[in-house]
Amino acid sequence: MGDSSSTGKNIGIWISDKKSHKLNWKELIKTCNAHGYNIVKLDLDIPFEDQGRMDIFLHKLTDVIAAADQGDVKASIIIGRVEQYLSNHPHITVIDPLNNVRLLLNRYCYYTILQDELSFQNHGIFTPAFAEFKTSDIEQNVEIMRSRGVKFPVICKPTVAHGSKLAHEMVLIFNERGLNVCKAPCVVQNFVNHNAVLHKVFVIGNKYHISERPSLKNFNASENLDPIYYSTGEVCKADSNSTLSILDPHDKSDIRMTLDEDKIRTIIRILRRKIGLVLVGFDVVIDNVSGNHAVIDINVFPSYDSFPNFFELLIESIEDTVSRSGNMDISDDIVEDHTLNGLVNIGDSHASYSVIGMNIN
Ligand SMILES: Nc1ncnc2c1ncn2[C@@H]1O[C@H](COP(=O)(O)OP(=O)(O)OP(=O)(O)O)[C@@H](O)[C@H]1O
Ligand SMILES: O=P(O)(O)O[C@H]1[C@H](O)[C@H](O)[C@H](OP(=O)(O)O)[C@@H](OP(=O)(O)O)[C@@H]1O
Ligand SMILES: [Mg+2]
Repeated sequence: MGDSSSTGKNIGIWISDKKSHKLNWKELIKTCNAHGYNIVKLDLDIPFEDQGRMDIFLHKLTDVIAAADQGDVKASIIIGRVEQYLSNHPHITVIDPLNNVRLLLNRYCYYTILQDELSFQNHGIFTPAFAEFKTSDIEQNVEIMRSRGVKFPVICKPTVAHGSKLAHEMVLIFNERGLNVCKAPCVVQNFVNHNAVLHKVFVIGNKYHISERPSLKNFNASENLDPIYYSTGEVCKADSNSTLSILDPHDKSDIRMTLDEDKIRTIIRILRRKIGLVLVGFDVVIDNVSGNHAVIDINVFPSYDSFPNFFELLIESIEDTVSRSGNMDISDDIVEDHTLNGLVNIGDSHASYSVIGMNIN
């Protein structure tokens, strides 16, 4: 590892090839060097001990952890080695700790965390009712849905939330007849009509940024409709142009619903306390009847698509995390002590994609 000028600190990074190809490494290295940090791209096949000293470990190991948890031997060995290395080097600041990341690898697990947050109700926030199918026994699954208050239409999502393309293959199901397409283990979740607008909230430490994305049009339960398959990437990326996002004519007169940023800040505070990740994103849709905000997904180290000044803020959050280490619990105190500061309205040149940047401090 080379020396860096002022802090002399090394940031070891491991992310997947997929993520690496999207990352502007030149910009990242330039920003890190400007702040006195040296970047080291880590190789998981070589012991970390042989790759030089590390002060900060920045990673997105979701795919490898998920594979390890599903019994992949090579992945288990890699994760075992990483965990051993980190336990042998407790001075290293890890962004983010593997056990916190694990909370988001399983949809049933993180939806349960959200559902158990009773204070959401008082703030007009909810996570739609959901249930897990562990088998393909339809009668049993109908009963599981009934007991958990899950009603058609539902979205069927793989229980494993990260780790492969399959994790993003969804099915919209309108009736009991459609349940035969569910591939266990999966969760089914009430579909919330939201006029095809998705709000993606990207969080770095105490900063966040919201961008609008296209989403699914409104649907109702129906005995006649067959399941609709889609992958998240086809429908909900910034440049997606799916017919599933085109509202029906009778929906078009609906008033556009506005995002309530107080609700977003409430969600961020709760996620900090319960999940405790520095690099996290979550997705919100607004119920077009009640105006309540539904949290429908949480992602580890997301794309940060269109996040202004991302690399500078990343360094800032790394420094913030380092200075807190020793007191790494993301406790209520830390969260509640942050009073909400004024906002920076970054504005937007696109008509349909508003971009807002804000601070929570
Ligand atoms: N409960 C819901 N009600 C309405 N629409 C939903 C619901 N859950 C998911 N969707 C739609 O399906 C899309 C994919 O769902 P979800 O975000 O859970 O999948 P994902 O593959 O984990 O997404 P990401 O790529 O953001 O991680 C959402 O962006 C939204 O358009
Ligand atoms: O633009 P977003 O944040 O929607 O896209 C994310 C997506 O939500 C998932 O977090 C992907 O992670 P994996 O499921 O682990 O593949 C991200 O992929 P990545 O290659 O950036 O890690 C998408 O960017
Ligand atoms: Mg997701």
